[in-house]
Amino acid sequence: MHTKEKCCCCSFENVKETTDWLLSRTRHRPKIAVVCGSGLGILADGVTNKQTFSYEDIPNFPVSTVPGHEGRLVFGYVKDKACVFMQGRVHLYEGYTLCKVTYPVRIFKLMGVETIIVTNASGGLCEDYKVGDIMIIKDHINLPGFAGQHPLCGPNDERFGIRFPCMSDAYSKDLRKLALSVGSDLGYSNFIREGVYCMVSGPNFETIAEARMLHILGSDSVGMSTVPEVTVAKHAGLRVLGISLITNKVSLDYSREEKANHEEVLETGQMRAEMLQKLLQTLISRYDQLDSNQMESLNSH
Ligand SMILES: O=P(O)(O)O[C@@H]1C[C@H](O)[C@@H](CO)O1
Ligand SMILES: Nc1nc2[nH]cnc2c(=O)[nH]1
Repeated sequence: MHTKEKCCCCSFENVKETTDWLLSRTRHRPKIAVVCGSGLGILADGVTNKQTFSYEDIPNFPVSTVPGHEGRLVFGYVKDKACVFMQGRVHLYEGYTLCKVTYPVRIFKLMGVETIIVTNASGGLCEDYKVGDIMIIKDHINLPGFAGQHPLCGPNDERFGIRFPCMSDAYSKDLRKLALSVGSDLGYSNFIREGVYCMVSGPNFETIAEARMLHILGSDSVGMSTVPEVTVAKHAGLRVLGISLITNKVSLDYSREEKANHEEVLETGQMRAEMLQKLLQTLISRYDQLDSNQMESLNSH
């Protein structure tokens, strides 16, 4: 928890230093950033004109310690759109502060990124969700935030954003519509959902009583990331899309035999990665629709 002092290594000056370091080493000027969840690093594989930096080599950058998170920043193009992909993220349960977890988001903001697409692996709490479903996140529950584990606790630096940001529209309605429309055009309608993601700190998977409670609270899926990044992105004025891959079903019933494990999470990621990649690539290539009147025709669908 932060008290008076902001965490030592996430000041505006630190973020600026890291941003300048990157900008002086790459000609890429991305407008879209993508955070790849557990086992979803493949999402960055299709980019052209690629330039890659290992997290270890970037000043102040947090380093991933979890299997399925490669720890590389990949700059490149998806069609004609300049993008940057985080192949792997860091989590609260790895021992990082939430300022550090969200540090890359602020770098993206200072680089000129306007939109962030945050992906994750999560456990399905809804009875009718299946392993392999893709859930477009319409809202979230910040459970660690209720207990004061919040990336915006501490002194507010107005250069990043305002003291009391609104979160009721954290996930862009237009981007959600576009994602659902692209999913439908690709023939994915049977396994695309829209739902509420709940963050817990992890690292353990849920007890049955916890899973029941989260479901009663209105969560459709549960995971250990995304919410801090989305919160800091919204604070910084970025447009946000959240995509969650349902990698396992969460047991809500004492008679069920499912036992959540990270191997299954990574396997489901591998199984669906190509389809998710196609969804992202098509969505990014149709991104210009967001700012043109073509949204009207999506709205009427
Ligand atoms: O980084 P994400 O949220 O995709 O990773 C999820 C949560 C844990 O890190 C891990 C559990 O298998 O997958
Ligand atoms: N907390 C949590 N995180 C996950 N990440 C992937 N699956 C799960 C899950 O079932 N629970």
